[in-house]
This record gives sequence, C-alpha cells and structure tokens, in this order.
Amino acid sequence: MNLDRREEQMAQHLQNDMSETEVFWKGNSEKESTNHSGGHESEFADLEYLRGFGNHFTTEALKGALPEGQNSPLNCPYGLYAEQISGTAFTVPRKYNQKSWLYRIKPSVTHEPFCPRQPAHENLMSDFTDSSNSTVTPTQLRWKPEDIPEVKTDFIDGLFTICGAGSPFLRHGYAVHMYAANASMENCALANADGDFLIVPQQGRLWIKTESGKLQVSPGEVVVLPHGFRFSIALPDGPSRGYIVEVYSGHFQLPDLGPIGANGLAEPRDFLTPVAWFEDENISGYTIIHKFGGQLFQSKQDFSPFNVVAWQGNYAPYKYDLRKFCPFNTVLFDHADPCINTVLTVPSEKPGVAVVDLVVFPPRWLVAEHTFRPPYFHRNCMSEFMGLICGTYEGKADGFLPGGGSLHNCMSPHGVDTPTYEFYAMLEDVLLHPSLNYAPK
Ligand SMILES: O=C(O)Cc1cc(O)ccc1O
Ligand SMILES: [Fe+2]
Repeated sequence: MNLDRREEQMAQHLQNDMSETEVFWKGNSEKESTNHSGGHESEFADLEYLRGFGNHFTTEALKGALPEGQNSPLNCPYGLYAEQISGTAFTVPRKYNQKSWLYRIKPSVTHEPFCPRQPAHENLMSDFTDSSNSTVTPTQLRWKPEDIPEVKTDFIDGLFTICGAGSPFLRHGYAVHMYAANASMENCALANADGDFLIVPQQGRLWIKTESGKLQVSPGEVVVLPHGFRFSIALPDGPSRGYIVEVYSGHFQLPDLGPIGANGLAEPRDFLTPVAWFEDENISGYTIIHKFGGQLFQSKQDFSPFNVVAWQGNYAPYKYDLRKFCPFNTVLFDHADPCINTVLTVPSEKPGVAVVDLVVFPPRWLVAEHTFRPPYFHRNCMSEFMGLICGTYEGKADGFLPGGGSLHNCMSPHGVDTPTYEFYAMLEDVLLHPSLNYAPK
C-alpha cells in the first residue's frame, strides 16, 4: 500500500472513531430524554424502573392493590382479577422457575375468538426445519440497511425475517428478524406465543406499553419482551428500524463469568423492569394479535390489555443499556474469542453450548502488542448474525452500514476484507514509528 493511501486511511479511521460513535456511546439513558413529540409526551415522561436481573419484584400502581401473603385470594383488593403468567414449566428447578401474578381490571380471557389475521403477514417466517420453504446457503451474506417504508407501517407490519434455526413447534431454536416502521401500533397489542423477543432498535426510540408497565427503549439499549406478554409499540421519533432475535428455547440469562471473577460484562443492577402502570379504558374494537406457530391470529376485545394495576414475580419485560457493558479483553497479545463480549445467553441442554448469545462489540481499547486487532480469520461451528447500531466495525471497513446486517453461517470462512487487513497490518508499524506522523490533518 502506498504511503499517501495509508495516511488517508489512518486519518479517516481516527476521525471515524472520534466523532459520531463516541458521542452516541458516551450518552446513557439514566436520565431518559423524552423530548420530541408523538402527542403522548407526558405518558412516557420520567419513567421509573425496578433494578436487577431476574429479581422477584412486587409493584403496585395503586397502593394496596397487591394481595397480602398470598397470590390468589377469593376477593382481590379493588375487585381486581388475579392472573398468573408462567415463563417456565411449573416444575422446573426453582433456580430456573419464572412466573408472575398480575392483578388486572378484567382477565385476559375476556375476548372474542381468535381468527387468522387478515391480511396474513408475508414476511415472517418461523419454522426452519423444512429447507424447502427457505434458502440454505453457506455463502457469506451482507445486507444494506432496510429503507424506512413510505406507506404507513407499524412495528408488526414492518417485521421481516432474515434467518433462523429450529421451530416454535419444537420449542427449540430461534429466528432473526428486522423491522422498519414509521407508525405507532394503534389500539392493537402483540403477544408472541412462540418465544421471547429481544429487540435492538438501531434508529428511533420505542415507547412500549406492556402488561407490566411502560418502557422507553432508545438506540443503544435492548429490550426483552418475554414469551406471552402483550405489548404495543409507539414510535415517538417517527421512523424506526432495528434487529430482533426471537428465541423458542427458553429465556435469556446472564453468562457465567468464570475466571473473570465476580464483576464485569453486564451487571445485574443495570437491567431495568417497568413499574406497574395501567390504563382503565374501554376501547371498542381493540385488537390483540397473537403470534402462534409463526402465524398471526387476531381477536377483538373492548378494553385495553394494559389494565394490570399491580404485579409480583420474576417474569417480566426488561431493558438494558449496552453502553453500560464493561468489556474485558486481552492486555498483552492475541485476540480474545468474541464470547468475551456476551451480554446475555440462552443456554441449550449441552453444557456451554448456547441456542443464542447476544454479543456486543462496544467501543473499547485494543491494547495488545504484535497482535492483529480485528477478528482473526476463522470458521466457527456457531452461526453469526451481526448488525451495526452506529459507527464502524473494526472487522469490516467498507459497506457495513448502521442498520445493515451480515450472516456467516456455521463453518463458512470469514475474516476482514483486504483494505482492513492492510490497514491493521501496518498499524503497529505506525504506532512504533510516530515520526511517520500519521495524525489526522
Ligand atoms: O466475525 C466476526 O466479526 C465476529 C467475531 C469477532 C471476533 O473478535 C472473533 C471471532 C468472531 O467470529
Ligand atoms: Fe465471525
């Protein structure tokens, strides 16, 4: 590579690193910004959350709405109905057990029969066990960011499936979807009976009403909407786009830290669960969309499903700000495997083998000596789907844009592209010889 080109690349690289990514990544959501419109400003202003991962919470929007000392009294306070939602089989070992009791104005069952949603969703896929209805390819794939639609499109209509494995019928596997939307869900809630949704907005905030309360989720944060919970997503910033992983096999948990010790990566304290909140509204023709076996069904009811006045338990939606992640890495030589950046994992029955890992490559110092810093060339037994929230990824200099994606299926060889290889191959040389003076102009 000639020197001018190197100089140009170095300047560009340093500049990329300094600007947008740093500003974005150094913000945090501790003090939530709720500016910008949508009309329901006050509805999502100053939201409160409960802290901790997998805690057993108690929360009431009206004082005294939780029954004392039992789950299901004959008469609940305020005449509420007690309803359990279980996230695991009742009989799993206690440490895995997840359930909550919701105290609501009307029970969820008060709705008209389910019927297939019209029109049927054309872009969703869930069963990957039959390769005749999907494409199988070992080719390394990359997607450009999806355009925000021009016609009115809410979160549900904006969903489209990228890839997956297994099937919700087997209760095993996952799907990766994306969404590109420009409108809020109106008088409509979605419940996913196939698995948990983990949503990673890349553009535009999400204002999410759930049966457990309200969450604001901004780009940089992720939200988990567990199996079965009803939710409705409004888009206060208009256009929104993002990534979703749907898991059929269980729930996300924090990874073990092994020799890292007791601290680091994602801290339990940084996971935020909504406090109880309800709307006591009669809304004729409210639609519940129920995703089951990959198909959408709908039923009508005449009230908001967000009528839970109090709840208690350890099964609830939560969010996490990826900017709180405390990355670990090599400090002398060689490149750590990407699992060092695991935020959350859904384990399979085989020890150490995940169904899905959520991994983040945040801005961080790469300090190793005589080491090639970006991902090494490799072939992995796990398949890797990547998205980009902002900035650039050190493994892909060109053509990998925020909102885009890449898929490297199991055992498909991959690694950095040639310009990236050449850039990093000369980086140490440059660092060791500052007299070459590659500072940005
Ligand atoms: O392919 C990728 O960019 C992901 C990845 C990152 C890394 O640092 C090591 C291995 C790996 O698969
Ligand atoms: Fe990889």
